[in-house]
Amino acid sequence: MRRAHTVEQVRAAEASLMARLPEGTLMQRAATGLAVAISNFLGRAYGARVVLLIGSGDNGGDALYAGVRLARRGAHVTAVLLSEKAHEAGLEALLAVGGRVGSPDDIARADVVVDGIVGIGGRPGLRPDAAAAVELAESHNVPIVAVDVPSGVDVDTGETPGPHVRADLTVTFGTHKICHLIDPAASACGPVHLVDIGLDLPQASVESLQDADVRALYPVPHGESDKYSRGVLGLMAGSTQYPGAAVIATAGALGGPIGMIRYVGPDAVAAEVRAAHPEIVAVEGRVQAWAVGSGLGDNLDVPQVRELLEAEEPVILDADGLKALDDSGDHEGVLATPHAGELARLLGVERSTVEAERLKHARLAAERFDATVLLKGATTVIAAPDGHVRVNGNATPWLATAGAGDVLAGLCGAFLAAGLTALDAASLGAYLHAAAANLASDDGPITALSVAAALPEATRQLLQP
Ligand SMILES: NC(=O)C1=CN([C@@H]2O[C@H](COP(=O)(O)OP(=O)(O)OC[C@H]3O[C@@H](n4cnc5c(N)ncnc54)[C@H](O)[C@@H]3O)[C@@H](O)[C@H]2O)[C@@H](O)CC1
Ligand SMILES: [K+]
Repeated sequence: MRRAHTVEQVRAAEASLMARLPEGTLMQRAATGLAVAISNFLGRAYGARVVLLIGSGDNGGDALYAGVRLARRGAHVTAVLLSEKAHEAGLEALLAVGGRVGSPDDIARADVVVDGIVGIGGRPGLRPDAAAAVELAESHNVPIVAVDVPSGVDVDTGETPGPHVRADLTVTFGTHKICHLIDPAASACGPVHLVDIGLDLPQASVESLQDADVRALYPVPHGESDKYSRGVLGLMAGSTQYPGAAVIATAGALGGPIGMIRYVGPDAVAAEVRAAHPEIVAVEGRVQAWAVGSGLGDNLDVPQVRELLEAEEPVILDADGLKALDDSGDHEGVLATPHAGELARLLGVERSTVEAERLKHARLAAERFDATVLLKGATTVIAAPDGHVRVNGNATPWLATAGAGDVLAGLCGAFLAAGLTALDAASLGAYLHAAAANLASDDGPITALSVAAALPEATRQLLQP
């Protein structure tokens, strides 16, 4: 599991560790890891022109001490001071090994710019001279390595209300921060490299599944499994307006871990579903979970859906099904999967507000509707009513295609029917959906059905690495 902690949690862990170590130890650990990451990024240190953008705090200190190490290995290191004060000892040490203080003019000729403007002590946004220095690097295509976080982003929320650094690599210390996992800030980090500095951390505020977590959570069938014990999903989807959505959601569910799907809907649509997927049963019977909403259109029967929400079996609500969600009941087993526009409608805010503050609104909705909420997007944010958050950011942008949400709904429904909690079903669903999309796409266009078709192979690759 990749874990991200809040600034407050990091500060507390740092304070307790620092109390037990000689002064400056943590900064030296951070600087050593940073210097190694920068020389790996450049492929060398000797002869490289390194420009450090230095703010007033310890983030600048990390950059200065990394500069010391790079200068000792033959790099030409220049510090550009963006504040009246800089980490004094760090700057002295840099000058002592032949580094120099320069001006923004040095940026254009640099091989790399190191962003030590602000770290976890920074407020969002950049001051004008810092913003100008960053723009200079961007306009000359000089790559930027961010120290801890890309300066200017909101570290605890992933929001980017003002100018900020867009890094080619972010080197962070101790643990991931929330901005590394949540968009729009996550997209400004580039790959994130974690340097262990020995922090002892509490439970994470935001997590992100890795391959090993998927393997541990996946309900793999065993010798005694039969099609019923593996889970039966009821699918209430599609309409004469949108019959395709039912076909696609079914394809998504069939790529999941369950044994059987019962389709409920208009006869004409059921016939299309069966024509595409002869495995599907269109007779009513017991199910372990419901997937409701994909392409329901005018067929949405709100009282009927609310009855399902009241019942014991977990329900995933997608697309039109979301219109049946109300904030009056206990929806512990309910998983809602809106995109930003749908979540905006549910909460009565603008879509752009949800997009700018994704974590906040996913959490808000989980609390208000007492349900697990999966907010779709380039990074998917999944918030449970108890405050747990999981994030998935491994999807190709090619996945933004019609019907992809129907595949996800079917797949998450299958995990619910297999007995996973709403949070696990959503995070596993999002992870495998993205993995299948990456496999099907291979950096080219994909259709929703090709994503569903790639689910078995993506699952196989993950389960048998
Ligand atoms: N505390 C520790 O034990 C460690 C901290 N480390 C580094 O220290 C960083 C935190 O250092 P600090 O607490 O000194 O804080 P920062 O270096 O993040 O920020 C320093 C100061 O910048 C000013 N500032 C805030 N927002 C600004 C903005 N938008 N533009 C310009 N100036 C702004 C404020 O006066 C703030 O106190 C971490 O991100 C990490 O890089 C590492 O050395 C590892 C150990
Ligand atoms: K930084």
